[in-house]
Amino acid sequence: MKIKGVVKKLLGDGLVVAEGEKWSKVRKLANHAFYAENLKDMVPAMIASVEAMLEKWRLYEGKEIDVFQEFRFLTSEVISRTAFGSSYLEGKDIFEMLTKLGFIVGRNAEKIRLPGIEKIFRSKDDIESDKIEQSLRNSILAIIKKREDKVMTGETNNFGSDFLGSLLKVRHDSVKKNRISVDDVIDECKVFYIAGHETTSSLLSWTSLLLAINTDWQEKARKEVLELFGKENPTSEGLARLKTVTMVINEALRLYSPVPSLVRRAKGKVNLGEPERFAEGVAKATKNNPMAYLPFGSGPRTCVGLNFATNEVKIALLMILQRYKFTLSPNYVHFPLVVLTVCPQHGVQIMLEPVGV
Ligand code: HEM
Repeated sequence: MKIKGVVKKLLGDGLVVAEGEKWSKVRKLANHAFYAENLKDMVPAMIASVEAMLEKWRLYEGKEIDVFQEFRFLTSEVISRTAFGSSYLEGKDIFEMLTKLGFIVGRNAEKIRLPGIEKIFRSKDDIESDKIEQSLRNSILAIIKKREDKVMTGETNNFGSDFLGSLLKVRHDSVKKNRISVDDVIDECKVFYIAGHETTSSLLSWTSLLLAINTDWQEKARKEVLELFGKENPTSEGLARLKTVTMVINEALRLYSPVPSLVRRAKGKVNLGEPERFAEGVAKATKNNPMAYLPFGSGPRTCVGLNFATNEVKIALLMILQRYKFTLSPNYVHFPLVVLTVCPQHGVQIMLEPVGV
């Protein structure tokens, strides 16, 4: 896929846009890093990140909290820990720069420019995005170098089993033709930092909004969570048994799909807000038409983070439901806005009430 301008500065030639052999090489690495056993090993890090978030929520009991900001922070922490072996704080500059680039992409999306005009006339956004791209590159290089240094100095004998580790293993492959360049590694880091948190925080925010409005579904979901886990933390196996929570997530994905660019138009009457449609799974709900419901896309380029994101969303939701009842704050202003994903422009303010009080 050919991309230009600020979008190119944001995504480079990373997995989302790569094609042919390059796509296939990185896709295999990503498939491996975000599936099966590796995914199972990420569950404790996800739980620890949600626990840290909920510890902070204690200060907001009986008060209003903007969960959109909370989930942005949470999902940044989760992708940093699981894919890059670091923390939100270490990647803070990277997230801030990616967010700024995302805004520049958003405000230039509808503008039509003459081809090559940016070589003659540099707009304020061209200049700013160049600067951000350079600083972004330096910050990601620092994270890469830190990991490489550990191997070079003998502190460890491999690059690690997370996504960054797999990229660096290929970067330093003993067979030269198998290697990828440092620019390739940087582009993939950008893609996974963005894709790993923008989408998931959007889904968590919209799901919370829907549950705050539909408190009957919130109760059903809480009942299921308490029956399965009580007040205990979830297990990887237990996540697969969440039926109601999965229905709610599927319905939130249908109503507020974080990735809005796969455009679909309803042909007939559509009933809003009915998680029951997913009671017997997605296949039944779509009458076995796999193209009728595409929140994660379809085919060989389907979202590589599907299971990762679903696990993260389930863990966060169930741990919130175990502890809190919540309703929408009167200060909430409904304004879904497409920046990179569909986000609530003015946040999602909910009122928190501890369960059992
Ligand atoms: C609720 C969360 C998410 C949603 C709704 C979502 C949605 C999507 C969609 C619609 C696509 C395009 C698929 C197609 O063209 O058929 C996609 C691709 C992709 N997603 Fe996600 N995504 C989510 C989370 C994630 C996460 C957490 C990661 C990384 C850990 C991720 C990484 C990617 C990548 C790398 C691609 C490009 C795959 C390729 O072209 O081979 N996504 N995603």
